Amino acid sequence: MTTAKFWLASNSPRRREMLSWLGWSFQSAPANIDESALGGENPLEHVKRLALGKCQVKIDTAQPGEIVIAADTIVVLENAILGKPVDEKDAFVMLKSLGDRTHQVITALAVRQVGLPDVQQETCISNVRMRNYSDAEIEAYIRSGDPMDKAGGYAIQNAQFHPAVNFAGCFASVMGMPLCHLERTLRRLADYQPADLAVICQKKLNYACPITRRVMIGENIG
Ligand SMILES: Cc1cn([C@H]2C[C@H](O)[C@@H](COP(=O)(O)OP(=O)(O)OP(=O)(O)O)O2)c(=O)[nH]c1=O
Repeated sequence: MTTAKFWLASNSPRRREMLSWLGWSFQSAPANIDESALGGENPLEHVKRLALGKCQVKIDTAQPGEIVIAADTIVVLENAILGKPVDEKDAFVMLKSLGDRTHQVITALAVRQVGLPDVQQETCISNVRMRNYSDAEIEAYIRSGDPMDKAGGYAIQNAQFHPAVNFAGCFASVMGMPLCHLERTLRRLADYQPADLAVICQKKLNYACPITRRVMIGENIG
């Protein structure tokens, strides 16, 4: 187990939970930034900029050398960015537009060490095919409250709504924290002791990941 001290620059309960799987010592700090898109920015540029911005938010009590991790997740449908729904009507429109189609989920990661200028970045793009759910199912899912704090208005991990029928990429990335990509990013830091996040991720998700090995050798996948 690594002995480094980590900060998760995030309010996301999913990211907190996923990082807690690793058994590391970490604290969360809010990373409140303006998440609106800039004119002329494509989805990849957008998500990378937001992850970077979250990572650079100052944490008053962080000490030099401590590691700050931030991420941003967006859903992209035909080049349009779907962030979190602003209200239930918006959630309905998003879920309706995603039904019976394939879209991309992009998570950008940003990692820095306090006191050092460099920020390490990674992006992870997955394809998700949604099932052909009915309007009544969308309405029931919205009533559950689950969509409102999720990009695209859904959680792939929601067992009741189970929105996805097909998937290619990194499941953990769609949930907000691609752990193999995190591990390979952390390995670029001088004093990081390698850990086997791939094993932990697969165990926690109960999922035999077909891309782990390729991610860990540095392929631009998932
Ligand atoms: C698509 C999808 C998103 N999500 C979540 C992950 C993220 O928490 C959220 C995307 O919003 P983000 O803006 O990436 O993150 P956040 O606002 O929740 O947290 P913070 O910025 O403080 O780190 O959507 C799922 O949990 N499952 C999914 O299938």
